Amino acid sequence: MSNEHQIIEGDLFSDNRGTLSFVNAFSLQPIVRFYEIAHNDTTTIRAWQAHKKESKWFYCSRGAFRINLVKLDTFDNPSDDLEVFSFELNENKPQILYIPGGYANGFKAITDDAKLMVFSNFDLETSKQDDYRFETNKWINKW
Ligand SMILES: Cc1cn([C@H]2C[C@H](O)[C@@H](COP(=O)(O)OP(=O)(O)O[C@H]3O[C@@H](C)C(=O)[C@@H](O)[C@H]3O)O2)c(=O)[nH]c1=O
Repeated sequence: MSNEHQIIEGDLFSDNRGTLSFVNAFSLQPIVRFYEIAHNDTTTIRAWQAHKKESKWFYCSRGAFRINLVKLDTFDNPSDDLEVFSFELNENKPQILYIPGGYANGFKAITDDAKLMVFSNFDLETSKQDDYRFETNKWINKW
């Protein structure tokens, strides 16, 4: 798997029955766990969580989320002036955001009732041993 983040493009198909969202190029082969995150409002910010080894794949199944990524130079006191990569994931534009190990990620809902599906290649226990946190206002002081 690549050590660079990547957007995997999907698409929508609509007809008189309704709409089908898909991301054909997303392989579930490495996935061992998934969970879904919903925020109580559009002000809640989950940031920053980072993993050295664990990869994550984010998919917005309802509404929209703002996702910010930083590729860390080190996990021990990372530099403050690292580049922030920013993405909007939106149910109306199916995409998967691939985040390999070595990145910090943070996000917030930008619509009410938004839902973010998270796929992981680590089980929960292994993930807990690879879980690093940084202050919310590091790298971004206005979300
Ligand atoms: C993520 C997750 C949590 N849980 C449970 C464990 C715990 O009792 C409760 C809250 O989990 P956490 O304390 O890990 O939740 P949280 O502190 O929000 O941490 C999570 O934030 C998201 C953004 C991540 O990226 C995850 O890797 C994890 O760091 O939910 C599961 O059972 N399975 C899961 O896959």
